[in-house]
Amino acid sequence: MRLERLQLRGLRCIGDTSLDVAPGFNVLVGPNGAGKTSVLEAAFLLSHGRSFRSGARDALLQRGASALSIFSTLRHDDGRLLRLGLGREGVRWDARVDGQDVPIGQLVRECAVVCFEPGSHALIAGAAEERRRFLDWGVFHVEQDFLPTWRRYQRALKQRNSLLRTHTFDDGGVYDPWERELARCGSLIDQWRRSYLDALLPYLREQAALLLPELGALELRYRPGWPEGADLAETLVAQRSRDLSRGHTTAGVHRADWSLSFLQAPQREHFSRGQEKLVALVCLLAQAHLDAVHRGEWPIVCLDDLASELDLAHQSAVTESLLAVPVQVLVTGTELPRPLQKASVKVFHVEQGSVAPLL
Ligand SMILES: Nc1ncnc2c1ncn2[C@@H]1O[C@H](COP(=O)(O)OP(=O)(O)OP(=O)(O)O)[C@@H](O)[C@H]1O
Repeated sequence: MRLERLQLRGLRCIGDTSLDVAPGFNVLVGPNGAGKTSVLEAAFLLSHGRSFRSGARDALLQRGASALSIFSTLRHDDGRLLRLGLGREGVRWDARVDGQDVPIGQLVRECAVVCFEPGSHALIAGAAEERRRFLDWGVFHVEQDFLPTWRRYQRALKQRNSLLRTHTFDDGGVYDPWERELARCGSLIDQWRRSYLDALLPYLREQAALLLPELGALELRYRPGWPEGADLAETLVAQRSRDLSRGHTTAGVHRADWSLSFLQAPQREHFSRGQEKLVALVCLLAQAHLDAVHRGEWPIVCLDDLASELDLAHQSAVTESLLAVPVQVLVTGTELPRPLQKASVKVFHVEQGSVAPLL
């Protein structure tokens, strides 16, 4: 899939601008603070309904503006064309597909963007929530039932946590319906996550061999969020009195995590900062590859500040591997990254929130 015409209004420093994005590589160059990352952020917002940058959602809205909007035409490889829109007016967010108001969940299902950016190392070094989010994005795009199941799970979790705080004794009856729901939805989510990671593993190994061959063989460890092999329903009952003293649910898919280890770097603490970034990139490129296999077309890949994140050899390895496949890539940098200087790429100059094609 690929974005064709991207129109942005009221997003950070971007007042009103549009760009015709080319099918292959697109490079956005310009000085610091020009608005390059904001263009990638717009693509990510269409595909995730949230930004990859931390901080308040209010900061997305241009200071002094009352609304922000992102529109894009999205071309699928089979020729289908969709018009996607995401807007915010006041505190309200609205999503549109082909002119129809839709839930944000429907918009983000249509458009898939995988983004490597300076904060991506949090996927390796950050909290487990980052890794669950990565995993669940992949599952969401494969399993139609993931989102409703995940919502039911969250609702049951909230109810059980609220009971744990208000009922100071173990009154089994009030917990039963919520624990049954947690166990039913949680077991499904766990199964889907396992299948997804099984499918992802060969792509992780392929990308690690390309970007981090010196670290040796890669292994993936998954922790479901309760003791491996135990039944979730039984675990919830068994842990109820402990959960009562803590005031929250300590077992379930909301506690899951996964990690990568290498023969030459068995623990995360063995990675250098640069290697942390590269391991994160391995994960994101593997996810993009798997998504391409599942969907039959590549997701859009964004690489923010590529040249300052990676050394030249790794920039070359990544760009060469992506130039070899039919993927649309959006790259940012203060200059055209060296490995792309001789490649056929479309270059945009970004300055003070305006975007103009250069070549
Ligand atoms: N809500 C806002 N309203 C107006 N301007 C904003 C808002 N939020 C951020 N900005 C400005 O918008 C710009 C954001 O730029 P962005 O991060 O997209 O730049 P960049 O070209 O990627 O920069 P760098 O090369 O430094 O990473 C900055 O100049 C920032 O000060």
